Amino acid sequence: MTSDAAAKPLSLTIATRESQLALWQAEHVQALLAARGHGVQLLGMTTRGDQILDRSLSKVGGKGLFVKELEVALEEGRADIAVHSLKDVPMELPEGFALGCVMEREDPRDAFVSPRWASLEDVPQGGVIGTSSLRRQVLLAALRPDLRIEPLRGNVNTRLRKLDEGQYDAIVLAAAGLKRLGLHERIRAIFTPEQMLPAAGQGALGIEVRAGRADLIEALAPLAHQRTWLTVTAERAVSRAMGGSCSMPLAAHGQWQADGTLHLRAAWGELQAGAPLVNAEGSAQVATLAEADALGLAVAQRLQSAGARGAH
Ligand SMILES: NCc1[nH]cc(CCC(=O)O)c1CC(=O)O
Repeated sequence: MTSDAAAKPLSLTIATRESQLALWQAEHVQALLAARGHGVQLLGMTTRGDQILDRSLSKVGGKGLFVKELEVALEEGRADIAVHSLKDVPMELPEGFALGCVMEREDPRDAFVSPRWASLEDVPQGGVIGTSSLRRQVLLAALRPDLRIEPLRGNVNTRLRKLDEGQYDAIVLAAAGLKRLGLHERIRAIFTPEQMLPAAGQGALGIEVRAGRADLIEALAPLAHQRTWLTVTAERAVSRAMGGSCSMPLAAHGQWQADGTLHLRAAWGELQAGAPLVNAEGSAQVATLAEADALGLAVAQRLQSAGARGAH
């Protein structure tokens, strides 16, 4: 902790998906590492999640579909690190892999995008909203039970194109992805966490490494953002305790309070019409990853006591 000496310059390769957002994220990490004297190349790859575009991800297994191929590249030594949207990273990494770094969070909230309407309240009765996320479906149904929710898959640009083709009145997607791609002007409204509680890890980037690579973990340390790391650890602990992945209708979102505690909220729902949302929350002084985990577990237990059912 006392040494300011920079990590020894490394020559390393980043494994990345090839969607515009994934490339933006990988290039962002590349630039930050290059500014610290490291030589950094990108290795672009296609994942199962990128190939399966016709079905909802929750129906094809969900877990880790955007991550597995990148891990194979790390395992085979073709790449050294993988940059992920943390939201897409399974709660349990496979044996031998670790999160080397969690970076400062972009906006974690969900965005309302529409060529016609300024906000969800303005959409007329029976309007069509595009999203394939089960979490967004249940939260939207709670806000506006009269609307129709239709599947919408594909990367950010594909989703915007489908909206512009007129298949939907509006779509809901992560503000972070739009902002990173310079598409903020498409955002008509941002949902507050009270309206639509974000997904665990939404807006944060995680960098995965092979667990033994102390050289990489040292090189990545300056990119880490401790508060974000603690927050997303608590959020992800809720999902883990629920047996969850991105394929569960579950939200978990932490916010730091003025008194220095972390306030964690979670919501769970069922897709059945009229089913009520289950909510739970908790606050704690959180200074270590273990304390963040404990807060997440406590909130998950409250969620289950209130009627939420996990996947196991
Ligand atoms: N599931 C796809 C995905 N993974 C991460 C993001 C957005 C960026 C982020 O959360 O960091 C998105 C798109 C979306 O949900 O709209």
